[in-house]
Amino acid sequence: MTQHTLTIGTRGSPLALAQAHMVAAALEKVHGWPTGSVVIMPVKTSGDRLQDRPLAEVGGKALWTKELDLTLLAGETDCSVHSMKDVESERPETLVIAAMLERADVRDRLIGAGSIGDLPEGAVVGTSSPRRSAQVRRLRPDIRTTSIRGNVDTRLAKQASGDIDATLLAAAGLDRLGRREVGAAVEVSDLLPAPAQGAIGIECRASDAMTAALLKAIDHRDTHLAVLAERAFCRALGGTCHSPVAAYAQVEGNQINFGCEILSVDGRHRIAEAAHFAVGDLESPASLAQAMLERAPPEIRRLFEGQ
Ligand SMILES: NCc1[nH]cc(CCC(=O)O)c1CC(=O)O
Repeated sequence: MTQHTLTIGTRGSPLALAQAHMVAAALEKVHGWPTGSVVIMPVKTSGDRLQDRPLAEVGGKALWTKELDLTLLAGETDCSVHSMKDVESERPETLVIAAMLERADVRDRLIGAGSIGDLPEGAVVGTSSPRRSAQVRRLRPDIRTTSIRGNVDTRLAKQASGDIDATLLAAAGLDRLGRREVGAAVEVSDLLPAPAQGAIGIECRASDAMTAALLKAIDHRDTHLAVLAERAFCRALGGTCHSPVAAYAQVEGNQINFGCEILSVDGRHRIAEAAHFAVGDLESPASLAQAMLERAPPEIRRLFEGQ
């Protein structure tokens, strides 16, 4: 009988399963465990069950994490694998993000045209991301955006069938699903990514030092430090990541180069900043967020109030 070493909880979507397999393979490799030592347990989340309803209507918070958290806290799993982008910036104190894999391509890819500038006049872009919608409308005020949901395949099918002219998806997700040839990458100077885009995180119980130590072995330091800075920015905004917010931190030695922006829904208003912090300094991105909110027009500020 196989001696199972660790059980991973994950959402059941094809992307989530692919990510869980990446984590399992990384753990087995670094610890020299036989293949299959790490068991993957899919857990259905509220976000998956409510797939066909707009996110705003089902009340965004903890949509992707609640059931995974409960399973983990109940001891049915040892850790949960998340797309860090989908993990709320406030987490229960009983859990700890023990590791992150090396970040993949942080860019979005456009499906349906070679570039945003190439989209036909008045084109309809399907996206359920307020960030992507606002950013596209800022660059191309003639474009209309419409909400679409569903997993990556569903979204690609909606674009292919002509329901929408184009859509935007994270390069990281497409690549992990083996769709390397799909879409055209948009540079971060045009579409700054969502906080934590492209990063996979592994969370365990704060009380479980043994699992935390096992996970630590696959932690990618620079990714972890960058994502912590982006999450500190997001947390200080009080934004759920269903707000039009972008942040991208790059670690260079002991410094973080940080770019960020907040936008109005229609993209007409935008506050953007570039800053440098010491790695591990989570107060600077938080105060930057506060300063940006203070000088933001009401069209932006009200998106971050009372959340
Ligand atoms: N909200 C869905 C989601 N969460 C993480 C990814 C992609 C993978 C990543 O950013 O690490 C996606 C799909 C997308 O935005 O296209």
